[in-house]
Order: sequence, then C-alpha cells, then structure tokens
Amino acid sequence: MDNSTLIKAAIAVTILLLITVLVLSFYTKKQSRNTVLLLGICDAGKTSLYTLLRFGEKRSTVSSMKENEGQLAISNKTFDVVDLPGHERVRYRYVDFLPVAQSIVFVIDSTTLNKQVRSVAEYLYDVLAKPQVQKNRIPVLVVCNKSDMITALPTEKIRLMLESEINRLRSTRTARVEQSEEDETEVFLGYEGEDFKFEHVDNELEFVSCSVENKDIEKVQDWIRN
Ligand SMILES: Nc1nc2c(ncn2[C@@H]2O[C@H](COP(=O)(O)OP(=O)(O)OP(=O)(O)O)[C@@H](O)[C@H]2O)c(=O)[nH]1
Ligand SMILES: [Mg+2]
Repeated sequence: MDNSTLIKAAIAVTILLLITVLVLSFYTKKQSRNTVLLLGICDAGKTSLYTLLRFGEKRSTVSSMKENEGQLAISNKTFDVVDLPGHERVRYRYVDFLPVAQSIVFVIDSTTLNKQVRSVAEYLYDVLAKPQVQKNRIPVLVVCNKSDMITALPTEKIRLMLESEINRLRSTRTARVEQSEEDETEVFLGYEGEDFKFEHVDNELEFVSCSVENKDIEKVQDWIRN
C-alpha cells in the first residue's frame, strides 16, 4: 500500500468514527433528559399526584420509602416520571436522578406550611442550589397542593414565606460552603447583598396551586407538556 492510500484510509476511518460519536451523543442526549422528578417532603401528595397523572385516577397511598417510576402520556408526548419518597432519610437521593431530569415538580402541602416551612425551604434550597440544576437550567414548578382544603394558604403567601425562609437559610449555608469550597456542592442562590427572591434564580421557576383530591391538576399537566 502506498502512502496516499494509507492517508485516505486513515481519513475515512476518522470520519466514520466522528459520525458514530456524533450520532451516539445525539441519541443519548435525546434519551437521557426525558424525566420529570416529583420532589417534596412527606405527605405533600407526590404519590397521589403521580397516580393521578399516570392513571387518571385517585388511589389511597401510604408513605413511600422507595421511588415509583413509570411513563406518562400528555397529549401525544411521553415522559418518564419518578415520584421520590419525602422521608428525610431518603429524600436527598434525588441527586441520582439529576442526570436524566428534564424538569422538577416540587410538591408542597399548602395546609401545613406554617409548621413545615423550615424543612420545605431546606429541601427546595438544596434542589435550586445544586450545580447540576443550575448548569442545566432545569425548570422547576412549585406545586401548592391540597387547594381544596379551607386551611390551604394562597400561592402568593407560600412564595413569600419560602423566600424569607430561604433568605434566612442562605446565610448559614453560605458560611458552610465557604469552608469547603473545593468540592462545590452548592451554588450561591440569588444576588449577594440582596434579600433572596425567586426571580433571582436563573432557572425557569413557577408557582401554581392544585388539588389532587379534586382532580384539579391541569396547570401541572400543561407545565410538564410545555
Ligand atoms: N385534601 C387533600 N388531600 C390530599 C391531596 N393530595 C394528597 N392528599 C392526601 O395527602 C396524604 C399524603 O399523600 P401522598 O401522595 O401519599 O404523599 P407523598 O408526598 O407521596 O408522601 P411520602 O410518600 O411520605 O413522601 C394522603 O392521605 C392523600 O390522600 C389533595 O389535593 N387534597
Ligand atoms: Mg409517596
């Protein structure tokens, strides 16, 4: 074989390799970000919402210790959906699913937020400040569930309560981050020197109310679909 044949063969092999890599990366990218994560503390209504989204019906639930996974069809589009348990010992395992997360639906019980604002804010803070959530600009929908109850707080009030709680948490958490800066585990949320506001977060972030009990989840379905 002369030199020019060798060069031609090398070029052909390189081009083939490049095409394979491109096709594979396109395919895996498309495949890998198709999952909607349902997060939130215990009793928020994640499994109830998951069941209603997937099967169009309400079923009685027990507190989850393991995630539920399945497919969801909303007007001709299919999504993978994962309902993660809210128990405090396992709720942070959601990070394992971030590589495949297309969006995050963060569920809150609007009737108990007065008592639980600290744990809800801690969890939401953790999610929003994750470098992977920030880098990939994963959209987050905060769902204020149980709006059928007379004791449910209005969405705007919930937003303000969480803003001020996250603001409080931020000062303590930032101090902790500065101690261990080399392994960046969380990003600073919002603007330095300014009170925290959800609008300071770069991700698409929205609040809606819903009631799984009354099968009133249209806003959630619309958001997931778009
Ligand atoms: N009134 C009312 N109750 C609801 C609603 N959605 C869920 N619930 C009730 O809230 C309780 C908790 O619901 P789950 O779906 O099991 O809560 P979860 O978020 O999956 O809780 P964990 O699995 O412990 O993390 C159940 O008794 C549900 O029937 C709602 O829209 N309105
Ligand atoms: Mg559950």
